[in-house]
Amino acid sequence: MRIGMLTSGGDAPGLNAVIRGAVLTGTTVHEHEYVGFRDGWKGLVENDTMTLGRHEVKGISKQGGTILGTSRTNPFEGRGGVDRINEVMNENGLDALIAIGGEGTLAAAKRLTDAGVRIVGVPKTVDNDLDATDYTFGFDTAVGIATEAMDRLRTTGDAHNRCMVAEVMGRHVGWIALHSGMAAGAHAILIPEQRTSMDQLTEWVQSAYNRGRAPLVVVAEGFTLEGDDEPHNDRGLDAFGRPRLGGIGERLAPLIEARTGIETRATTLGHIQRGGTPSAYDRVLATRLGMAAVRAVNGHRWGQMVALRGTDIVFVPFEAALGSLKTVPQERYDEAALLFG
Ligand SMILES: Nc1ncnc2c1ncn2[C@@H]1O[C@H](COP(=O)(O)OP(=O)(O)OP(=O)(O)O)[C@@H](O)[C@H]1O
Ligand SMILES: O=P(O)(O)OC[C@H]1O[C@](O)(CO)[C@@H](O)[C@@H]1O
Ligand SMILES: [Mg+2]
Repeated sequence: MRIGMLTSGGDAPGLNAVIRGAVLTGTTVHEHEYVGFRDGWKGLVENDTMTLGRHEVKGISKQGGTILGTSRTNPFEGRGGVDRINEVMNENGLDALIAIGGEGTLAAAKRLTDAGVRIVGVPKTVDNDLDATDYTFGFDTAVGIATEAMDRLRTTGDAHNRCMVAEVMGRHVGWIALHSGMAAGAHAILIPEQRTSMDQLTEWVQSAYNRGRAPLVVVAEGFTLEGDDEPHNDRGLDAFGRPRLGGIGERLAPLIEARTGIETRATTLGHIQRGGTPSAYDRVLATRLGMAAVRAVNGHRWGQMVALRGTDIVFVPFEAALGSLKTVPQERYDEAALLFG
């Protein structure tokens, strides 16, 4: 079999381990051949390919980013569409495609599969917001990076008796904030799922300060302050027309300072959370997902993606990835909030 592969949407640490896991399994166990498409759906529409053999995937598991490149190109726009994609697949003699991406990528993959293109998917999200899989690669790495950053913020905060605000990723869900905040012993964690008032935040910050601690506030970029209609954004729109989030930490810092009189500083971790070496956990998970994608191709599981359930890798339809977000349950937030302040 000849199989095309692409990575699409925002990158996540572990993408290269997925690619390596699939290519090594496919070429050494099943005599598959692989063709890489550059920059997501763009490469498929423009027939921009790269060789993807054993040599190309050598040692890449530990590399961040994706050797294939990625983009937010819509495969149905411009000169794209089902006919064009079938044409490119035929030109390259491809039997199937492995698409690695988030809900947007998988939504596009579903539309293409419904039109007869043979695709299997691998879910990707550093935010950990896909309900169809317990975890995806990248999340553990992002949490590790954010936790280390907060440990550092706490020592400088302690030195100056300041309140430190750390803003982390999480457009719709607060998993990165919850996990890194719990790991770093934050005095308040603010997530998109929970509207929180300035009164409540002030109380937590003041109470930690009164106990002689330098308060640490963790906020997800998608958090909406009580009284606001939507998450803070003053950075325009991304390529897909969505607000570019970020900046809530900078907004909260002066509000905290004004209400408490405690000198406050904000740090936005931003794309540092997505860059660099994936953790060992993410490398293993990503490798297993890549290997399972090959099993999905061999089983002609078109329109299905691989997913983690407990410790098993299972197959689920694309719809399952598109249905609902995996939000932080109320009880998980309440549990963490017991230790706030
Ligand atoms: N419902 C849809 N139907 C067809 N194409 C879609 C749909 N949703 C998204 N896409 C296309 O897929 C591309 C990738 O989606 P998106 O940018 O949301 O990345 P993603 O895979 O969801 O990853 P991320 O986690 O970074 O959002 C989009 O730029 C868009 O062109
Ligand atoms: O800057 P980019 O690449 O558009 O991605 C930013 C978005 O990607 C994510 O990291 C993952 O979806 C979100 O938390 C964030 O809003
Ligand atoms: Mg998306």
